[in-house]
Amino acid sequence: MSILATRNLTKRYGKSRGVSDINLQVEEGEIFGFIGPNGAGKSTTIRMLMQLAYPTSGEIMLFGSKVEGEMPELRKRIGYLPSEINLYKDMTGRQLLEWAARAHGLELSRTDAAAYAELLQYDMDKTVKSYSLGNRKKLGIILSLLHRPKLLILDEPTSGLDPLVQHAFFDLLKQLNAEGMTVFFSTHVLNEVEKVCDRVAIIREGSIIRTSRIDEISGGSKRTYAVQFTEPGDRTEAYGLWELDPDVRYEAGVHTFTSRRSIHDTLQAISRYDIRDITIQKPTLEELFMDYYRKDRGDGK
Ligand SMILES: Nc1ncnc2c1ncn2[C@@H]1O[C@H](COP(=O)(O)OP(=O)(O)OP(=O)(O)O)[C@@H](O)[C@H]1O
Repeated sequence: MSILATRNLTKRYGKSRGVSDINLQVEEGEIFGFIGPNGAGKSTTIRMLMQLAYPTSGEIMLFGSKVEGEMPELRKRIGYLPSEINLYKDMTGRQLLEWAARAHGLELSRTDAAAYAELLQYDMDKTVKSYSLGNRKKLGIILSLLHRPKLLILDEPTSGLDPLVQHAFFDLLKQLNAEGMTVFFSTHVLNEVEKVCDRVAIIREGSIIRTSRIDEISGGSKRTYAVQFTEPGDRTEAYGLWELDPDVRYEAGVHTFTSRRSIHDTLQAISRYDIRDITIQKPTLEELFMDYYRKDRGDGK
């Protein structure tokens, strides 16, 4: 069953864009990444999912029910981290967590808050006004998890977190997911998405340009070759390497180029010349996403 789905979800802000015809389908048990550059429309979409903004048109389904008007009983089953969190500045994190736990009918000491705080290296006894962005994020993450929601919706959860904490956070997401939580999160940081997401939707300028399983996003035969020829010096011209890649570079004895031909054909083209050393690299997920953005603008390679 789709735990979260949208049909042609559209939001216009006066004459400006917002988002258009967003179609999402997140299945129960998935970790789903919502990826796009600044201003692409991630927060707008998420705010509509959370009933914090009204769609101009289109539909939202949560837990199989169509969202119409205020539906607090649906929201209770969701954990939500907004992209910007405003918290009472004179309270400590613990006081806020106690208050939020009570709102869910829980005792803070009976939740996993302390374990989450330890994992995220978060000191809940400091007052909120002393917090860095990272600490606000950590508190926001723990607040979103207190009631063990079935569905977790996180808007840019990793901004402000240092790499070690990001790592711990993604481990926590994987653990919660293994225990049955479905996770939908937005980001413009791509490297961790590869490790944690089952599927991603890529949004750009208000529209989804691709939805795909992570392992199906591949550059086909695109590879980057770093070749050291036995003959010294820049051999770009002599060996006609620009035929493989007009942007071929020569630096410190190494020719670097990207070819979309098959590995066999590429090697055949250069193996006429004596090769001292070669490395062949698959494109990173980040490079592939950059390709998608460029392709959409019509200047993809
Ligand atoms: N309240 C608003 N009034 C007018 N335009 C808005 C409003 N909120 C967002 N927009 C516009 O809608 C578009 C999508 O913005 P949104 O904040 O959803 O993007 P985002 O993908 O979350 O970006 P970021 O990564 O920077 O947070 C942008 O063009 C933005 O300027």
